Amino acid sequence: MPPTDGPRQDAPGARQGIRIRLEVAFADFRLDVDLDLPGRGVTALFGHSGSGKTTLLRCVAGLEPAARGVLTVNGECWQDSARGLFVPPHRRQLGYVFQEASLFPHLSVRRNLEFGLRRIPAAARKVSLAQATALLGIDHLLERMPDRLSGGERQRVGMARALLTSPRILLMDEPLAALDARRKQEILPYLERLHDELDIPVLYVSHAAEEVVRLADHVVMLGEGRVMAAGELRATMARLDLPTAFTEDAGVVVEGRVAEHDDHYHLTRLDFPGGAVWVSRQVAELGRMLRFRVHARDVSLADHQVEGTSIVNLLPVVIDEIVGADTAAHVLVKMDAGGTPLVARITRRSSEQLVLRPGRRMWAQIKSVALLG
Ligand SMILES: Nc1ncnc2c1ncn2[C@@H]1O[C@H](COP(=O)(O)OP(=O)(O)OP(=O)(O)O)[C@@H](O)[C@H]1O
Repeated sequence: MPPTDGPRQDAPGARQGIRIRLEVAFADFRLDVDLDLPGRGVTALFGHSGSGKTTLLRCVAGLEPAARGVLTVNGECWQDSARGLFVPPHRRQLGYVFQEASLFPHLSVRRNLEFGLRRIPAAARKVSLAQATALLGIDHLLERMPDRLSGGERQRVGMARALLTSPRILLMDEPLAALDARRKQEILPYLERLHDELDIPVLYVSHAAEEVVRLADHVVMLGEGRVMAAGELRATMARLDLPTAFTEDAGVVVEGRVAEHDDHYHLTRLDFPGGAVWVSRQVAELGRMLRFRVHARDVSLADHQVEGTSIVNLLPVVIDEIVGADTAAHVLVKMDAGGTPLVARITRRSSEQLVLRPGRRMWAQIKSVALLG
């Protein structure tokens, strides 16, 4: 085969998914990862500052020429050092969204977007200008100049521009980090729409647990350039052997189907494998899936089905595992509620008084759940 700097298509029927087996070394830091990620949905890259999240995205984008290894995105090979293949960044069909969108200041929003679109031959375009602007709610901004946009609007334009390159993968590096809390809340629904309506895999770097649990399907936890854990969001967030379990924010993410509205008491029931919870009335049609978080600090345990309590959500569970928590006074208890993992943070004294041990049947009392989105 003649040498080429273009992507190699793997054989028809080649495995879908994102294979990243890459390493790169700097003077004081080494990234060495071996990941097999799903070829669709949002994968969050999570980890403390300096753990290598941005370096990993840069490797995927081809911006670290010293990186060695293999990178395949849904059947297209962008790097295989053993075969001498390295597709340069401009030939990798990807979108990159940074903390702050760098738009051309002398071009209107429309012209900025058209600039992205022009890079792609018409036949290869998967996302139209109309589709991208509608998805990100920026139709009314098309004739504006960039200096007349708010931070949140600029980010939405930056995301639309990335989509218009019809990327095989979208790389997002803390796209909300430069925005205040209110603007973040404004943008999150658009990110959810991208996730729901486009079939483009996303690698999403974030420090913020709240964003990760709301948007991601899959999580990779990085520590000092290595993969500490990778897996489906709900299972990974419920693991007690990862540092995230030992924060104030410890808890699980559950996906529940809207099963019933009780208009008298203004409540909605969400069913999930192994149980159900009542939450305040949601404006969502029956059957819709809603994601919610149950913080470990909001779960308590009883050895019988308590009556005469104001707590509405009581679930039968089986204890899986008990480990130390963030303080010497507390333990984390992982439970199985008929297929759905739950975690409680209770005092060590309560754990001993209740004689908790793996396999024991208990009742979990959930004080509150936090709907995501
Ligand atoms: N070109 C480079 N040369 C030398 N060291 C580098 C280079 N790029 C990154 N590093 C180092 O690699 C480490 C990982 O950096 P990286 O930006 O990937 O971390 P991060 O997890 O994205 O951090 P943050 O959350 O703070 O953005 C850091 O110690 C950084 O100083």
